[in-house]
Amino acid sequence: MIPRALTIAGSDSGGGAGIQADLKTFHEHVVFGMSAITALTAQDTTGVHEVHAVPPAFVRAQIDAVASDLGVEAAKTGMLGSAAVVDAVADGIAAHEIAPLVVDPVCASKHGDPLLDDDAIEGLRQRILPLAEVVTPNVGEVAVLTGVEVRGVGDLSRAAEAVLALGPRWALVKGGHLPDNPRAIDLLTDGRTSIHLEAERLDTQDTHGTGCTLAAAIAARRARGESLEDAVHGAKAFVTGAIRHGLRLGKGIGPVDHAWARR
Ligand SMILES: Nc1ncnc2c1ncn2[C@@H]1O[C@H](COP(=O)(O)OP(=O)(O)OP(=O)(O)O)[C@@H](O)[C@H]1O
Ligand SMILES: Cc1ncc(CO)c(N)n1
Repeated sequence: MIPRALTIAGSDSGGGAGIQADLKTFHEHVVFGMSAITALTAQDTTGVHEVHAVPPAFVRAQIDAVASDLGVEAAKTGMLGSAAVVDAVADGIAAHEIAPLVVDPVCASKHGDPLLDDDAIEGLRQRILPLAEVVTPNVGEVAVLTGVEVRGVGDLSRAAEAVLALGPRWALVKGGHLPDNPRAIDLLTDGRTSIHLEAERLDTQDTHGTGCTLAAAIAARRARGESLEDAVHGAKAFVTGAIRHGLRLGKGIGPVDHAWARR
């Protein structure tokens, strides 16, 4: 039977991030993709123009439908938006024992437009992170979740430890935004094993949706039965290739090419 993965995230009308990036990434991994949409954004490469909330009970109804009928072998969360949606998602994941779960703790877009209410951060910390097999914060999200400021690669392990203290099995802290480093370095750790993932830092502004793509690729590979470490290595290679083959679309921060490997 084809592996099946679920994304619980927001819709990006621009197609580069959110649900759209996740489903494209699942498809590229030959995984059957399903979705529970948490919010609708009117968004493009220049920013998030409007957000339309989805009722929390309807978010839960989407999770209930796919989990009880089609079955979920791995899932990821992205934009959750509000405290009430955080609760609905946590309840749905727990009720269906959905695992393994990849949590991308989305707080804002690459332009800095908010995608999570301030009063939802505590719920993300207390209810979602403990359910995660791996949580994938960038340095801004680490600061929001833990208060740890990452200024250089040397701070990544302290940041990852602070993330692990919130309950996920693994932390993958993304150093892609760190200035003054010629490499895009991320740190994966479960507190015992620490793995630095390195790739060339590509000189492009077109990185819209890279975090979504990385987390979705991890979930797809877990659905296919890869170990967490193999899934993270493979996902890093997938997102690096997608950034390298950026599509140069739109006037702002453009999308990556999810189909790069077969173009
Ligand atoms: N310019 C770049 N060149 C190579 N790799 C990059 C670059 N920018 C980011 N990455 C890598 O892309 C992956 C996603 O990280 P990033 O920090 O962009 O996520 P993010 O900020 O959560 O993205 P978004 O919220 O826009 O989806 C990481 O593995 C990171 O190292
Ligand atoms: C819907 C959505 N989810 C996540 C991100 C983060 O890239 C975004 N820009 N939009």
